Amino acid sequence: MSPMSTAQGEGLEVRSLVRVFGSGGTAVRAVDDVSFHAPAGLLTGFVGGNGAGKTSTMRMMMGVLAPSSGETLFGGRPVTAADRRTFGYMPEERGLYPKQPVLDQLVYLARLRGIPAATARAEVLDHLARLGLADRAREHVEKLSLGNQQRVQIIAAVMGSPRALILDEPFSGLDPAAVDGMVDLLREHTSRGVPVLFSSHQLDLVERLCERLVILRQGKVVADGTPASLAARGVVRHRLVLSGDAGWVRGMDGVHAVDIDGSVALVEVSDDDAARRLLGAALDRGGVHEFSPVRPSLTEIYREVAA
Ligand SMILES: Nc1ncnc2c1ncn2[C@@H]1O[C@H](COP(=O)(O)OP(=O)(O)OP(=O)(O)O)[C@@H](O)[C@H]1O
Repeated sequence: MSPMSTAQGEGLEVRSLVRVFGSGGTAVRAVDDVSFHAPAGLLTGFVGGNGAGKTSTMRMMMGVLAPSSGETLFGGRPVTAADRRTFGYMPEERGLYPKQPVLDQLVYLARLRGIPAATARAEVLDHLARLGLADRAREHVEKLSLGNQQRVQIIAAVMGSPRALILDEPFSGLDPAAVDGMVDLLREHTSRGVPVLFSSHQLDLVERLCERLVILRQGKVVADGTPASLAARGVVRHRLVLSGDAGWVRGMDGVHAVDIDGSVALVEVSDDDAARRLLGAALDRGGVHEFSPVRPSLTEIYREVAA
């Protein structure tokens, strides 16, 4: 069954969100009419270059930054302070106390969320064990490596069955094993219907993990959809593998040779007709080992839309 059909939760949505910093001639529209969904039960990646407006958008969704206009909805209704208290949030500025033991700090944060002391302690210990930090529970946060501090931070966000997760760069600085552990944890939350929105600069990771992604550029959404639907928007290229040299492909009408390496050509064709003529010419010249469309990678699409 797809995550959509098992999800019982409620989705997040932002509508026409705007945030202007400063005023007059120096005003910056950091978030400029941003609208998108982070559906219940799905991982949504929030991608964009430095200064694109991701952090500001997430802060407005969490109510820690006031919007100039626009709104955030949860389950189709304007989000309330009470809703937000049930959300897990990993802010850009992190915010752990460096000189407090890990266990005490996480239990304290869980108690602030209304989780009873005994339950909080058991849940924290369970999460610490799962993320390989069981033996670090009594250490001060500042004694941990940055990657381990990041793990503690994610535990702080996911404790107490949050109804939505908004995570600013949760994977930055993590090694691949830590990323996998974190992803497993997030998947447990999506599978009980929670919308998870996370920002990232790591496109390979976003492509691998996300059911949806939203690409922001200079405060505006420039692409929004499933990785496959975004890939379909990109220019489709064809890979042609011949038995002999592929240099002649350069002279074909309606064919742009992106790269030719010996018998392998990567081409863009203007239309189906040009593709048929190319394949016909290739067959006339001898063996064709491969002629297949090449889906652009998310990195290529990202370069196209966010450049
Ligand atoms: N408090 C603030 N006062 C003035 N300008 C701000 C403030 N916060 C953010 N900005 C500006 O708003 C724009 C968007 O910043 P934001 O941090 O939201 O982007 P981001 O996509 O999260 O970037 P990064 O990936 O670098 O963290 C930037 O130009 C930034 O300088």
